[in-house]
Amino acid sequence: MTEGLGRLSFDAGDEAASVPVPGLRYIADWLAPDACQEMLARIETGAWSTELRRRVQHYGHRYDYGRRSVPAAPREAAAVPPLPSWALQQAERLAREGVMDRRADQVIVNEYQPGQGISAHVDCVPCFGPVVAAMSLGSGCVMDFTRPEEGRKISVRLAPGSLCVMTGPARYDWRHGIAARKSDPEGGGRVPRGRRVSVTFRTVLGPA
Ligand SMILES: O=C(O)CCC(=O)C(=O)O
Ligand SMILES: [Fe+2]
Repeated sequence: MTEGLGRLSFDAGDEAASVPVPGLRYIADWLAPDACQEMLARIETGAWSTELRRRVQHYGHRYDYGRRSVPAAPREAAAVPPLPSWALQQAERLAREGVMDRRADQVIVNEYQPGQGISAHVDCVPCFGPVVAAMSLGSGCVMDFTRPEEGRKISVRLAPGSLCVMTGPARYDWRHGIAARKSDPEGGGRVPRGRRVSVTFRTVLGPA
């Protein structure tokens, strides 16, 4: 398994390629290409929500983007399907291989068409546990880790089939986001983006 701490692409002003984001773990070949294809096919059979500009699927618990919370109300909880078998298998593997501290019980699938992104954020601290793991399917992209208070930015290329694990400072102190653009800088040139689907695994904290 190939691991690195963030192989990086840069704009002017970004940090050197060898600078890792503390607490970030990158596993390049978590999923083989055929496993990516199979997971994408299974995701296609799920119901997409269009509440955001990008399409999403929520499993296990709904995350309320407006309130930044995981609603505990049983009626709202019931509106969210449980983890499908493909997600449960991955949640089990993540725990078994020691990537996550326990089996994830909340999964969000995000779809990004070229030009779509996600603004810089820290995943809800009171809602979710200490490890957030994200698989990339379809196209790759560049994720930016930023610490605006220190003027720092580290850009990490996420390849299809890879797993990006945020713990410690990468989870709590750095923001992560994906610029809304149609191509990413790479080695002096640009790499066009295709449709990317990410699957993020979390553990829900508290009474939810
Ligand atoms: O698309 C990704 O890899 C990350 C998505 C994300 O940051 C989130 O859902 O909180
Ligand atoms: Fe996030």
